[in-house]
Amino acid sequence: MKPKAKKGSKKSGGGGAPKKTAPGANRGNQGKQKSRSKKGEWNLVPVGDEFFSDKEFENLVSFEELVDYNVVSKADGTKEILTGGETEEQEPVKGMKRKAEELEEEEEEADEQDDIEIQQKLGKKKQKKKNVGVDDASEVINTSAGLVIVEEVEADVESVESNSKPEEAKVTKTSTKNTVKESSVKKAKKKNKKNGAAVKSVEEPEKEETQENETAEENDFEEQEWMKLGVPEVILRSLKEKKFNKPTNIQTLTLPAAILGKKDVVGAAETGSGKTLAFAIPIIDGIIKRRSLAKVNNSTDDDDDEEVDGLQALILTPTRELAVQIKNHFDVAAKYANVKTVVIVGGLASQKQERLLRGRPDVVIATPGRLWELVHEGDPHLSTINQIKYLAIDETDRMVEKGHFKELQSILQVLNKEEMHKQSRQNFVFSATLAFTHEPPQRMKTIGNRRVKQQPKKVSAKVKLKQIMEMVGLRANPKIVDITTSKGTCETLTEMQINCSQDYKDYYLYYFLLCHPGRAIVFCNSINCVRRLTNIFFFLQCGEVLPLHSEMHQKQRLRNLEKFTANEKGILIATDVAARGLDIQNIQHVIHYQVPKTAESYIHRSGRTARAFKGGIAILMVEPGETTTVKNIFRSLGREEMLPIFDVDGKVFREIKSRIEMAVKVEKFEHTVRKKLADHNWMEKSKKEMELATSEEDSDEDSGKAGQKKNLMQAKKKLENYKNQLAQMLSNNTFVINNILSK
Ligand SMILES: Nc1ncnc2c1ncn2[C@@H]1O[C@H](COP(=O)(O)OP(=O)(O)OP(=O)(O)O)[C@@H](O)[C@H]1O
Repeated sequence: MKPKAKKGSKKSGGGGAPKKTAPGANRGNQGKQKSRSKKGEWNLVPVGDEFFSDKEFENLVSFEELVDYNVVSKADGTKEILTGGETEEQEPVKGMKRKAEELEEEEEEADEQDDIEIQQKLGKKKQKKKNVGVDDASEVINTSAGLVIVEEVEADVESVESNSKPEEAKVTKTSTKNTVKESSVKKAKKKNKKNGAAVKSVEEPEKEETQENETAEENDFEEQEWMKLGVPEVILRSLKEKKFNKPTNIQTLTLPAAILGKKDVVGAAETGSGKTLAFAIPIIDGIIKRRSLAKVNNSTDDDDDEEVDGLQALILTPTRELAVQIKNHFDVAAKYANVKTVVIVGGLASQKQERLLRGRPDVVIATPGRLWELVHEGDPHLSTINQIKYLAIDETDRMVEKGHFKELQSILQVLNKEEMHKQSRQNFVFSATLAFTHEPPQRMKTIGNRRVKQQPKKVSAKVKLKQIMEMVGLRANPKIVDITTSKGTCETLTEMQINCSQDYKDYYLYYFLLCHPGRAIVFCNSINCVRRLTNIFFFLQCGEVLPLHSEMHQKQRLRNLEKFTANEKGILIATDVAARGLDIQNIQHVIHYQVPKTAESYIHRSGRTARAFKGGIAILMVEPGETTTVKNIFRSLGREEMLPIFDVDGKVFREIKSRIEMAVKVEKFEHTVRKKLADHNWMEKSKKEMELATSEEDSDEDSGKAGQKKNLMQAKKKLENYKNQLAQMLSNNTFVINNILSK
C-alpha cells in the first residue's frame, strides 16, 4: 500500500470504484501512465476522514493498493513489481505478494525508531534540566504600591523564563513529538525507562514506581528538609506515614514564610503541585501552637481559654467536592494533632451541618453560599467568624470572579470589618492560575471595522494579584510566590489534539478509551452532553461510566466520585464542576470532548491528570467550529505551536465505527421511547384525573390510547432489537480488537 502526496504526485492509476476515500481523494484515476508490461492496477483504498486530522498526512491525496501483479526478475537478481504505470524498487522477495499489513508494519517500525531517537534526546535534555535546581530562585520586585514583595522563582530554566519563547517552543515541540504516534504511547513506558526520559509513562505509572521504590521509601523520608521549613514533629509523623518524603517546590518556597515568618502567602503553582498542604500545614501548626500557648497562659489567666476554643480557621473553596477533599488533606496532616475540621457545603442537609458546628471545630472548610446562609442565621459557632486567625481561599481567581460568589464578598466584609481582627489574621491565597491574565477580547479592540484608538491593555499579573490581595484583605508584606510555567500546564503532562468533525468525536473517544484503558475524565461543556455521552458509553459497556454535573443531587455527586476513585478503570464524564482542584489518584487521561471556554479551564481540566510528579495525557478534541477558541486559548497561554496530533490506527478505527453508530442509535431511540412513555403515562394520569364521562368520548379515547400503546410497544421492541444488535457486535470481537484488549 502506498500513500500519495498532493504535490508533484502522479494521479492514481486504476479505476477503482469511488468508495469512500479521504475527502479530496477521488480526483479520478485517468492520469497519465508510463505503461510498461501492465499486469495489475493500483486501486484506491477507502480511508476515513480521520486521516485528514493528521498533520503528517496533510499532503495526502489517496491511499492505493496493488493486489494483482507479477514479480519479474531483473538482471541483477533483484525482483521488480510491475504495475500499471510505474516500477518500484523492492527488497528481494520470492515472487510472493507483499501484504499491505507488512508494509504498514515496516512504517510503524520506522516511526518507532524515530520515537526512540526523540526519547533519547529528551532523556538527555531532562538530565540537563535536573541539574538546575529550584535554588536559582531570584529576585524581588517591588510593586507600584511598594507594599508587596514579589519573588519570581526559576523552577525550570526552560519553562519559567517568560521571554524565552523560542526555547519554550522548542520544549513543546520536543516533548510532544515523542507522543505523536498514538501506537507508541504504550511503548513509551519501556522507552522512557530505558532512556530516563522526560515524559513519564502514562500507563499504570504508579505501579511501576511503587514496586521499584517500595523498599527504598522507608529510608527516603527527608526529615531535615521538612524540619528546615519549620514543620513540627507532630505533622512530620503523618507526612512520613503518607510517604510525602520531601516538600514540593511550592511547599519549600512558602512554608518558612508562613510557619516561621507568620506571613500572609500568595501562591501560584501548577496543578497537582501540593498547594493544599502549603496552607494546611501552617494552619495546623498555628492552631497547635496557639493551643499550647493558651495552656501555659491558662495556668495564670483563665480568660485566654476562650480564644483557642472558638473557630480558628476558615477555608473557602468554589466547589463542594473540593471542600470534602481539602478536609481529607487536613485530616491526614493533622492525624496526630487533634485539630477538628468540618465541611459546610450546599446540597447537604443544613441541620446536620449545624449539628457538626455544635462540636466546635477548629477549622471550617466551606463553599461560600451555605456558609453565608448559616452565618446569616446566627449559628453560634460561626458568630465569632470575624475573629478567625487563619483564612485560606483556594482557587482564589475563580472565587473572586465578577458575577460569582456574591456571598464571598459578604463573608469578606464581615471578616475585614474590624482592623484589629484583620491584622491578627494570617491569610493564604492560592491557585494554579492566580497570576494568569488575558489579552482583552478582540471585540474590545475594534468598533465595526475600525480599530479603537486607545487599545485596551492586558492587565498585568502584578495588577491582578494586587486587586485580589486587596479584595481578600491581606496584611502588608505578604510572601508572594509564582512558579507557574509560562505554558500553564505542568511539566509531566503530555498534551495532544484530535481534529475531527463533531460526529467523529464519539468515534475518537471510544477509540481512545478502548486503546488506553485507565482512569479517565471526559470533560464536556454542557450537562446535556454529559448525559448523552454517559448513556452511549454505558451502552458500549465501557466499564463504570459515571456522570458528574451540577444538576445531580449532591449525595449522588459525592457517591459517583467515590466510585470513580475506587475503580482503576472508571470513566468520569463531567462538566467543569470537576475541573478545579479535584485530586484523585492516578487519573491517567483527561479528554476535552469539547474545547473549554477559557485558558484557565484548559489548565485546570488538564491538571486532573499528571499530578504530584506523575505523568498523564490530555487530549483536546477540536471540531472545525472550535478552532477559534483553541487559537484564543493558546494565544493566552503564549504558545506559538498547536498541539501534536493524536494519531489513530486506521484498522481499529474502521472496526469500531459500526459499534458507535449502533450505540448512538440506541441512545437516540431510547430517548424517543422514554418520551413516548412519558406522554403515554401523562395521558393515562390526566384521563383518570379528569374522569371523562361520555361513552362516545370513551371509545374515541380508547382507540387513541390503544394506538398510542401499540406505538409505544413497537418502539420498545425496536429499541430491544437495536440493543441486541449492539450486544452482538460487542461480543464479537474481531482479531484486531481482541489484539488491543489483550495488551
Ligand atoms: N510533599 C509531597 N510529596 C508527595 N505528594 C504530595 C506532597 N504534597 C502533596 N502531595 C500530594 O500531591 C497531590 C496534589 O496535591 P494538591 O491537591 O494539594 O495539589 P494542588 O497544587 O492543590 O493542585 P490543583 O491546583 O489541581 O488544586 C495530592 O494527592 C497530595 O496528597
